[in-house]
Amino acid sequence: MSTTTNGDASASKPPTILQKIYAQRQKDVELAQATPGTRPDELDTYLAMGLAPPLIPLVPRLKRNPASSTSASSSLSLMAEIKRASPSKGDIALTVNPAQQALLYAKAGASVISVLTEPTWFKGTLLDLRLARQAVDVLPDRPALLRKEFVFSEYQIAEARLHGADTVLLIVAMLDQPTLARLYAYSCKLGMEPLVEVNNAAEMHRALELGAKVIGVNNRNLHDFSVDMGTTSSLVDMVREKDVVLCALSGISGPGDVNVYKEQGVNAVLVGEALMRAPDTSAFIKNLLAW
Ligand SMILES: O=P(O)(O)OC[C@@H](O)[C@@H](O)c1c[nH]c2ccccc12
Repeated sequence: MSTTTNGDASASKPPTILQKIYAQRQKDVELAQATPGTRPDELDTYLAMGLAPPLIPLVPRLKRNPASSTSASSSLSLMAEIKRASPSKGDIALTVNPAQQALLYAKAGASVISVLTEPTWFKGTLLDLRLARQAVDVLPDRPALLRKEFVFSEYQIAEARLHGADTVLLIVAMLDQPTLARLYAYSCKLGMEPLVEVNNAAEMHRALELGAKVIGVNNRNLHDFSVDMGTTSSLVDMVREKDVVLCALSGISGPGDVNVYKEQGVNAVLVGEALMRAPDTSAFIKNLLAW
């Protein structure tokens, strides 16, 4: 499996959190692949049998939100995240039920529900993803489901699809360009346009070179956890006039943050912690997006 300039731990420096998670995830995936029942060829067979649940295309769903039908001006869409814990914040909301939370997000108008499936630092599982999907499946215009994960192999993308994801996250900082291109193509082949995550201009170039249609700028640097809300703003000009849905990720806690991005032409915001902690989820969402 390929590592990258950024993802490669050099001998002298201690590994960054991204490198630690990547290393652990490689072991986890190796174990799953060696386990009868979840071997790669078995997942391929399930996919070939058409057993993955039907999916919806990400881009049109992301462009649709409770304000998009009425307002002439551009409106922001919400990607709402299910996140029990995180390496930077520790435990966030251990008792929130993913299926109930997904329903609340969907009914409040989220276009995408992002589910963390990383078990060690984020305390998420593939079952969270599957049950979140099942909870919203009956709704007339359900949100798309995003597998929020540290993806480095086709296997994880196949798993995502079989567990009901409509899209997966690809983190540019974690992957060299050939691997990124290969995983991007595989995800598209399964019908899932990925959310491609960048954190600076060089990574944005790589995402654009790939032809990514949905790009998320993470305001949080995954190597050192520093959060700079201006990160998204600084990259907006690189996608202006382009056929790209631009999303701001991380650190968004109130309508002030959202309004700045709206004025700058950002198309969507991804919110985790603030939503998981909100005492009244739907009231919080209405206030956040001014819906
Ligand atoms: O909880 P926040 O600050 O609203 O952030 C959500 C989301 O952006 C964050 O969870 C995230 C962005 N990119 C990631 C990559 C892996 C894991 C997590 C993430």
